[in-house]
Amino acid sequence: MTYLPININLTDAEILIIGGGNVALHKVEGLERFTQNIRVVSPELHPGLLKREWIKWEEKIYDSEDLKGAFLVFAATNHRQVNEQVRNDAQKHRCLVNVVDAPSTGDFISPAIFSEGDMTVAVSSGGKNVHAAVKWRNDIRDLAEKGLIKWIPENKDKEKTL
Ligand SMILES: C[C@@]1(CC(=O)O)c2cc3[nH]c(cc4nc(cc5[nH]c(cc(n2)[C@H]1CCC(=O)O)[C@@](C)(CC(=O)O)[C@@H]5CCC(=O)O)C(CC(=O)O)=C4CCC(=O)O)c(CCC(=O)O)c3CC(=O)O
Ligand SMILES: NC(=O)C1=CN([C@@H]2O[C@H](COP(=O)(O)OP(=O)(O)OC[C@H]3O[C@@H](n4cnc5c(N)ncnc54)[C@H](O)[C@@H]3O)[C@@H](O)[C@H]2O)C=CC1
Repeated sequence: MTYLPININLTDAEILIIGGGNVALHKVEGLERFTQNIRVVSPELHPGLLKREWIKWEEKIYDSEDLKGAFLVFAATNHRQVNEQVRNDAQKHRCLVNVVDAPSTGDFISPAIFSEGDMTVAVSSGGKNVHAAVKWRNDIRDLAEKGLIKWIPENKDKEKTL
């Protein structure tokens, strides 16, 4: 499996998460730095999600109509068959899907991210070793925090630092 890293423009793009448990919370923690246009479809919602009042929560079980208007979809329920159904429906609706219990069956996976100002580093092992990806990200973050990676402050300095 190979994955292409790209930076996606999320203006007007809705993110949909099916399932509102631990993994959904974990996904929101990663996403909220980039967008708060997030809808969750789930009969229950983790307290950590409930306290984020900006989340659009639809208190129900999933059906394929829920995908209308979504750009990226996370199939994050604890039922394999439901996640599989979301994956199949998303392909019909032409939205990109991440399947949390079967990542290689989906369209994308989530990298380990470090951001500072305009700069973002996203590390992936291609789904092979999430712990290694997290370690690389942490090592890069440590270097930045120690000042060992120099961020480019302004355009005028670009030529010198590239
Ligand atoms: C394929 C992928 C999912 C996808 O995107 O589809 C995937 C899969 C799996 N994760 C597992 C476990 C955990 N993952 C985390 C955390 C993160 N996982 C993330 C990404 C990805 N994880 C994708 C591949 C990325 C790549 O390419 O390398 C991060 C980077 C980004 C994000 O999820 O947003 C985020 C870092 C958050 C941060 O620090 O920023 C934690 C810790 C925690 O939850 O706090 C645990 C519990 C560990 C424990 O309990 O020890 C397991 C179980 C097997 C195992 O434990 O080894 C699998 C399944 C498997 O590996 O088969
Ligand atoms: N990709 C990853 O990083 C990881 C994936 N997992 C997998 O993710 C899955 C979910 O785990 P957790 O979030 O911990 O489970 P959880 O039990 O905390 O949450 C599941 C959520 O799905 C909801 N749900 C169940 N049926 C539904 C339906 N038909 N429609 C809509 N929502 C529905 C529940 O109400 C609940 O909110 C598990 O299969 C687990 O193995 C676990 C750890 C890491």
